[in-house]
Amino acid sequence: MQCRLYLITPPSLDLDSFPDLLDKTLAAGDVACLQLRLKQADETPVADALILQAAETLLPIAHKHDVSLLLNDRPDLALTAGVDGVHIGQDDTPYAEARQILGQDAIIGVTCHDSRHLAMVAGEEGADYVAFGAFFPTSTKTSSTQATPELLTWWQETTELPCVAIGGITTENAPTLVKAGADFLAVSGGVWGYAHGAEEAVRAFNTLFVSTDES
Ligand SMILES: Cc1ncc(COP(=O)(O)OP(=O)(O)O)c(N)n1
Ligand SMILES: Cc1ncsc1CCOP(=O)(O)O
Ligand SMILES: [Mg+2]
Repeated sequence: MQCRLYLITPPSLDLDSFPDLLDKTLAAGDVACLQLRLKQADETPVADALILQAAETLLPIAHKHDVSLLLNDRPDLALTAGVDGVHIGQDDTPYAEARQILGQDAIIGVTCHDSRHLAMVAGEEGADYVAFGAFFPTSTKTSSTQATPELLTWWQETTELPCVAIGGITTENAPTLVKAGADFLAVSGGVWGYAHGAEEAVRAFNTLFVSTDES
């Protein structure tokens, strides 16, 4: 399976201008899913009402481009907003509770840091994907773990369950993770902060997915 782009929103966004930017960005190339991840500067969550307003605004844009919309952290709000699923970390709602809230059809992904054990547990519980990271330095999130590409290769040799790589991923360092076996690359700053704009970033990631797959 060719690696695909998993887009994460900027931690804060302007709902006047961001919808148009998102529409153009998703139109620029293949994006598997979008995660709505709103955080205060200190990484604490923002108010529920703001999350729901953002989800309501972004959902039709994501679906216009056949992109699944996942909500970060909150399966309860994901249910209310009617999005396609949730991403939960080790300090968020436990997987079993998230699945009970959202049902079997929802997409539920789990943060596994650099841990084979956490990934095996999440897979056995029924997660739809596991996420490893951070792979590279990032200013988007204070990450206490450092994952290595060998973890992706091990996962590919171990199971069919998809794995997502995250953390400081750019078009420059992405090929290493693609070659190692990442099914998805989760990217925030590498797209929204790309020097030539977010649309060009989506094009550049998709070009490298094809070229790396053929190499
Ligand atoms: C795809 C993906 N992987 C990991 C994370 C990090 O989740 P978490 O550890 O819960 O940290 P916060 O994102 O909540 O700060 C993620 N959001 N998405
Ligand atoms: C949410 C998260 N979890 C581990 S690193 C990270 C930040 C991803 O953002 P960026 O792609 O800008 O490093
Ligand atoms: Mg979280």
